This record gives sequence, C-alpha cells and structure tokens, in this order.
Amino acid sequence: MHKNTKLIDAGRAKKYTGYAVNPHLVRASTIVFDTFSELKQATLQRGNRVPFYGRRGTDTHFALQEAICELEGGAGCALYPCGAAAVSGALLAFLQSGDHLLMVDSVYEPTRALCDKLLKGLGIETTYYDPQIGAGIATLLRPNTKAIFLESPGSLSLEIQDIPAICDIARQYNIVTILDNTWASPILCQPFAMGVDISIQAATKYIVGHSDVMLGTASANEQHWPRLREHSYLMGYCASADDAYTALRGLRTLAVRLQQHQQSALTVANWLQQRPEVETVLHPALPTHPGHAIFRRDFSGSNGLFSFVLKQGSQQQVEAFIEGMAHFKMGFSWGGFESLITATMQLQKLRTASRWPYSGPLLRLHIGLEHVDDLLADLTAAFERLN
Ligand SMILES: Cc1ncc(COP(=O)(O)O)c(CNNC(=O)CNC(=O)c2ccccc2[N+](=O)[O-])c1O
Repeated sequence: MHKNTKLIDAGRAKKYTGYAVNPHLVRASTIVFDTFSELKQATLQRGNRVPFYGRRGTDTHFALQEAICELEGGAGCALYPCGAAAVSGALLAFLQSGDHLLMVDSVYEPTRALCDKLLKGLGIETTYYDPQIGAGIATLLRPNTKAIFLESPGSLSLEIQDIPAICDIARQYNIVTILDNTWASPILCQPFAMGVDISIQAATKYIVGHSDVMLGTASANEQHWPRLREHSYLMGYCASADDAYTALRGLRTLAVRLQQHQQSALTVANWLQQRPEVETVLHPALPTHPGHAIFRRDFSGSNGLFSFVLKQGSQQQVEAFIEGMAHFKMGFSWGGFESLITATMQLQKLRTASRWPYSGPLLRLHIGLEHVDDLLADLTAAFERLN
C-alpha cells in the first residue's frame, strides 16, 4: 500500500471508528468495569492498547499509536505532552547513572541543554560527535556507552547523518540508537528499516500541521518496546485525547501538505542560490548539499524546513531583514501551514564537537502553504532592506 493511502487508513480500524469515518474522541480518566472478569482481562492487557485507566490511553490514543507504528514501522508507540518530553523520555528509558551517551553535535538546542544540565546531574556523561562521522563513530565508543542519539537532518543546520552506518556499529555493541525523526515526519524515511531502535516525532510539527497542539511520540522496535512502554508509564507521561484526535486529523493531509511545502521550498531554495548575498543554501534536496547522496538514498522527499547562510550581516541588518516581513514571522517551531523565519548569528557557539564552516548569519526558513510568489516577493523586499 502506498504511504499516501496508509495516511488515510492508519488508525481507522472499525473498533476505533464504529459507524463514523474518524476514530472516536474518548476523553477519560476512569475506565469502569462491570465484572471482575472484565477487570482482570483489562489488567492483564493494560499495556497493550486495552482500555484500563486514562493514563494508559483510550481508543483515541490507541488509534494514533497504531497509526504512527504503521507509518514508521515501529512495534509500539508512546505518547508524550511534547517533542521535548519524547526526547527526554526516550533517553531516560535507556540511560542510568554511570552510562555514556553519544549525542550528535547538530542536535536541537534544548536537547543539548537536557544533556548538559539534567543528564549530567544524573551522572550520565555526554560526548558530542560530528554529524558527518558515519561509521567513524566506532572511535568514540566506550565500555559504558549505552545510547547514540541522532537527528537527521539537523533541524537548524540541516546536516544529513549516515543513519544505517551508525546503526550498524551500534548493533555490534548492543548500543541503543535513538533518532529524532521529526524533520522526516513519519513518511519521508523508514527509521526502523534503517536499523534505528527508537524513533521520535515532535508531532507538534508536521503531524499536527496547524501550530495548535503540543505533542510528542516515541516508537520502538520489538526488542526495546517493553522498556520504553514501562518507562513512559512509570514517569506518568500521557497526552490528551483531544490532542491525539487532532494529530490523527493532521495525518490525513500530511502527504498533500508535505508535497506543497516541498515544492515551494525547493523553488525558494533555488531562488536563494542565485542571490549574491547568499553564501550557501542548506537544503538536503539540493545537489550542492554535502549530504545530498545520503539524502537521496534514505529519504523519499523533503519538506518546508531549510536554512541559508548570508555572506555577511550585522545583527541590525538581520533584524531589518526579518522585521519587515509580511509573511515570514519569527516563531520557535515549524511544520504548520504558515511560513516562519529564525536567525542564528553565530552557529559555532552551538557546536562543541565540529567546526561550522560559515561565519555569516544563518537564517532558517519554514516555507508554508502561502503562494510561493508572495514568499519570493517577501524575500526580495527583505534583501533590499539588507543592502
Ligand atoms: C528536531 C526537534 N525535536 C524536538 C523538538 C521539540 O518539540 P516540541 O516543541 O514539541 O517540544 C523540536 C522543536 N523545534 N523547535 C524549533 O526548532 C524552534 N527553534 C529553535 O529552538 C531555534 C530557533 C532559532 C535558533 C536556534 C533554535 N534552536 O533550535 O536551538 C525540534 O525541532
């Protein structure tokens, strides 16, 4: 079945929809039972998407969990209140005091802060690694290395990692691989087919697709699902039925939204490459991207998120570039229908294990569903403000 059809069918088993098209919206804390036999059966099956107590989920949550598993290829999916909680939940499920974590240097900044502040305080040591390291990660392994975290492409600098190469090394040493797969959404790559053990989605982004829900998912393969499920339950992680329902709704249009995001983003990326003010455009679907060959091997498409680097620009010039925008608004997220822009003046300061080769300001764009001509006109006027 084509992935676009899977997006329409996933999570819509009749047990969840009844006579309706969409899964029921079941809000519940207490689940009630008529007989001890029912109570016993639900207790035995409470971790297997059988209604038992609100914290374990209702049919609405189960429908979303089944859908994410079907789309990414996981054996089980846990829900979290946001993507950052899915990241912390997945890491803490597989790490304990005295363990060593390998973390990609291009990781989403709050994940870096989690490692440097919270995990460090728990006695978990983090070593950051170059996103381009590939199989060379073997040189960084220690006897107490228990997890390797990947984020590909990096959500700010867009480096592509050789996920299969790193997973092959990890498997030889029984090290858990955890991929923040938010950029790809559940359909632009197959994390478990590439050898990943845990796949994370900030559903806040493209899955929901309308910038109005905070939600995270972490999915695991058969081997690691029992531990992830147990940890997320013991930590009390859960999400609202309303947010699960909204994420299910988002899945139905994900493919057509991504198609439009991709098309407009490539138009803008190619246009930016012609601008004399631009040093480089960081979009993995461009042949000039250093990770383009791996991108073509591992991904089936791209989305609206990419960055570009200016040859030069002061803080004041960058502020003038951005503040006059009609459509690109500053906002700390992406994956919705709207266009966004963020600026990072010195990316090198966010890196500790790899040299960032550019000195100019990095501007990250999320290309929304506005007509691309209006977005190009917005950017044209912005470059005029820059000069
Ligand atoms: C890959 C990835 N993984 C997890 C999360 C967290 O999801 P949540 O927002 O649902 O908790 C996110 C959330 N993303 N949010 C952003 O990218 C917002 N942008 C920034 O934080 C930002 C903006 C400008 C400069 C630097 C950064 N930065 O990411 O460090 C993510 O991108």
